[in-house]
Amino acid sequence: MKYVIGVDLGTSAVKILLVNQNGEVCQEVSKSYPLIIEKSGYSEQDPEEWVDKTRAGLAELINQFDGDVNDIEGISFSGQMHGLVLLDKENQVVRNAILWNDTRTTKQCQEIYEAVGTERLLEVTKNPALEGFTLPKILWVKENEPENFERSSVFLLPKDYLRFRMTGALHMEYSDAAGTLLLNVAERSWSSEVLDKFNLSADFCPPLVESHALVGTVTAEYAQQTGLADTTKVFAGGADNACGAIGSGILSEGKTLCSIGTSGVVLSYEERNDLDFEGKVHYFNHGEENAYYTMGVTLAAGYSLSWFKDTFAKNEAFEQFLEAIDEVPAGSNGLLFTPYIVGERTPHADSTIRGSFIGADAAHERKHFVRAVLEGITFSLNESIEIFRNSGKNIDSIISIGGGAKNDTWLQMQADIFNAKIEKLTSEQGPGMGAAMLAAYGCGWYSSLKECAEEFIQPLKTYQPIPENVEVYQKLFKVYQQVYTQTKGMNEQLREFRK
Ligand SMILES: Nc1ncnc2c1ncn2[C@@H]1O[C@H](COP(=O)(O)OP(=O)(O)O)[C@@H](O)[C@H]1O
Ligand SMILES: O=C(CO)[C@@H](O)[C@H](O)COP(=O)(O)O
Repeated sequence: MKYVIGVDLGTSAVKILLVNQNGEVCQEVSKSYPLIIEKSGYSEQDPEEWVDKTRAGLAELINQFDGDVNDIEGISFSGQMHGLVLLDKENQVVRNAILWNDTRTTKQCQEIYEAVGTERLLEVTKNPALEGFTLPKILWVKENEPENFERSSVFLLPKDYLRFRMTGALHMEYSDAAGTLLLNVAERSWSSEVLDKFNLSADFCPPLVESHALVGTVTAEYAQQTGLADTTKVFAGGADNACGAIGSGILSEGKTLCSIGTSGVVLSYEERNDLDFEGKVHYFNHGEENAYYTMGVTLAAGYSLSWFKDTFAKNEAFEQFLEAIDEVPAGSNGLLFTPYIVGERTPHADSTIRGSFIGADAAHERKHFVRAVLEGITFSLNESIEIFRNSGKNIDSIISIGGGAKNDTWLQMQADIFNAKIEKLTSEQGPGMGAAMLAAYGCGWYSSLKECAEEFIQPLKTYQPIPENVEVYQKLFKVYQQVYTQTKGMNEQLREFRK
């Protein structure tokens, strides 16, 4: 039996899957790491921590593997998007990585609009300038840490750095490059027009490859540290949302994905690269050749839940923390939460807005607050579904993945709030499975990712919307939608008090 490994470098943890030729997950290892939050709006991680945890995870996986390591033919990656990793001339990391959920760059986004032009930026990159994307972070370092910028000779994205440490070779692939604001998305090349506007040289950007491209083998040193064979082929991989889509079989028009990790995403496959969504949703290259996807993003989806748990019940496991939510009816007895704890992206690109509980009542208990948090996250994702439905898409069935898909009640809640059938797969680890599929396809096991998906992806359970709950949530969603506009001004006034 042959195997491949998929490594998903998430925001909360690295998750490693060993998958056999039948698409069965044979082993799974996860190692978590923290966010470094120096002040409100900042979010960083130490790239060395990603490297250490991945190496330790792979060593653990290989140690438990009772087959022949030479049968592990390939490895590939899925990674949290947009995070800026700067390397100096010797390929040493210059500073901590600035992550996708860091919103310190509102000023730099404005500068991008002024230099490139709002319309032109949309034409070239297909996306607006959002704080989370990579170019604003590069400009922030240039303006605020000129000595670090001077020392930087190339930038990478998180999983590209991880792969570099495994192979010694620098690359980026299209699905992640699309989230930098430096890629001409339709032409699939670095945009010299955008680079020139900010005096960035072409060699500041690494060479571009396809997601399934073979970019090297595991170095002898890395093989020795992990137990992998040094013949193991390394394939480029993809952005976590592109990989989540591959790992859920979102490989043709009409398919929709909901992913609840640290962020939350509603994603739709696109064959074409010339549609106009007016920047309301992100529009990126897929990990499949010449394909695309659109998506709406909730900045703090799983993060709102883990923030709430860590703040009020740090020592409880998620299962225990969520135990009582079934005792609370749909609508949490009138308690409403907005998950804007680090700002928001879709539909309100706003780094200043913050979360609220509205309607707290003396009769509410902890379980009502927990359920309200889940409902608020899901309402936020429903705003993205609404954008897609308003653009003419028919969404009656959604595949749900990510940490959020571990909980049955939350999956039923998704069916009720989205008013669509929800499908759970045998593994909720969509991005890791997508990375493994890129390795399987790269190894030549299949002639296409679609063919691989037919073998690898199995549905496990379906959740149908419950009409009484749909009715409650449709009413409540209208109230939810008012909270943003009604709290925007107050949050602007509160900003000076945030540390
Ligand atoms: N048992 C669970 N039930 C519901 N949600 C969970 C559970 N375990 C973890 N989560 C949520 O999943 C999130 C992590 O999901 P994951 O897909 O691993 O994220 P990432 O890829 O960003 O690291 C956490 O923030 C948490 O809110
Ligand atoms: O910023 C985005 C997408 O634009 C996020 O979706 C990140 O890619 C992080 O993903 P998770 O860690 O939540 O999977």
